[in-house]
Amino acid sequence: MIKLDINKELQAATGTMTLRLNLNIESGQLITLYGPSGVGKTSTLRMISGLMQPDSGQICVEDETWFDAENKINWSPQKRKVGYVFQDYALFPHMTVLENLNFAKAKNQTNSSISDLIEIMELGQLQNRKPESLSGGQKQRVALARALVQKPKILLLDEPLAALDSAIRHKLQGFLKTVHQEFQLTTILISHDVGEIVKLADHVYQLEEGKILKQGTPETIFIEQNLSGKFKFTGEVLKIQQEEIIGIVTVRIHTDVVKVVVQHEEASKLAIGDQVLVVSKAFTPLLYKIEVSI
Ligand SMILES: Nc1ncnc2c1ncn2[C@@H]1O[C@H](COP(=O)(O)OP(=O)(O)OP(=O)(O)O)[C@@H](O)[C@H]1O
Repeated sequence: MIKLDINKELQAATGTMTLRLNLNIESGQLITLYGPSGVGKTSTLRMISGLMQPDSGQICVEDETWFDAENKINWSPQKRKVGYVFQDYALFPHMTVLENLNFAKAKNQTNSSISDLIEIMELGQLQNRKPESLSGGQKQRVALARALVQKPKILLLDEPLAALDSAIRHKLQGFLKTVHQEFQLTTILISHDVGEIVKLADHVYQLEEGKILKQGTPETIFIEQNLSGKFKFTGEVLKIQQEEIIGIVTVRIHTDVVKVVVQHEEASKLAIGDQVLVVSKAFTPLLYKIEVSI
C-alpha cells in the first residue's frame, strides 16, 4: 500500500495553487493521474520520487516512511525505490543501450537482471547501438528497461508514450502492461490518452486545480458518461468554419485529423483548442490490421 497525504503550494500561471492529495494506492495497481495541464500531476510524481519536497504531509510505501514533514523524515531520491520514465527518453547519448542499462545498476547488482530485461523488452538486437540511431519507440523501451534495472517498488510514468505515433504507442502500451505485471509493480501513469487509460489503468484520479475532482475505474470515469454512442474519441478543435447551412469543425484525434459537421449554434460555442468528444451512433466502420515493427 502506498499512502500519499501531501500538500504543496505551487506557482501556477494564474497565481498560487495548493496541491492537496490524499491517496491510498493498493500494491500492484496501475493508477492514472488524469487532468488538464498545470493541475499538479508531474509535481505529484516529483514529490513521490523525492525530487520535490511537499510543504507538509506524509509519503509511506508499504512499511517504509519516505517522507514525514512533522518527524523531519525525507529520504533522498537515491534511497527511494522508484523507476521514473519521462516523455523525453533522457538516455545518455554517448553510451550504447547496454551501457545505459549498466550505468543504472546498483554497485552489488549482477548482470543477470540486465539480461532478463534485455530479453523482456526485446532489446537484444539493439544493445550495442547508441540512442541517436534508435526510433522513438525503441528509445522508450530502453528508457523503460533502465527504469526497471534497480527493481523499483514504484514505477512512475510521466506521459511516456505521448511523443509516439498511435501504432507504436499501442504496441508499447502492451510492454507497459507486461512489465507492470511481470515485475509486480505499483505503477502511477500520467496520461491524456483516454484509450490508453481504459486499456491499462485499474483506477483513475481526475485532478483539477491540485485536488481530486473524480476517481474510479476508467469505465466509470470515461465510459459511463451521459453521452451514448458506438464510437467515442476525445480530440482537440483545430479549425471552425461556418458555411452557409452548416458548420464544419476540424478535430485532431491523436495523430489523425477529422472533419465533423455540426449546427451553426454548436460551432459558435466552440473555440480553437477546446477538447471535445466525437461520438457516432450509427455507422459501419471498416477495420484494417496495422503491422508494426519497432
Ligand atoms: N518547484 C515548483 N515550485 C512552485 N511551483 C511549481 C514548481 N514546479 C511546478 N510548479 C507549478 O505547478 C503547476 C503544476 O505543474 P505540474 O507540472 O505539476 O502540472 P501538470 O498537471 O503535470 O501539467 P502538464 O500536464 O502540463 O505537465 C504549474 O503551474 C507549475 O508552474
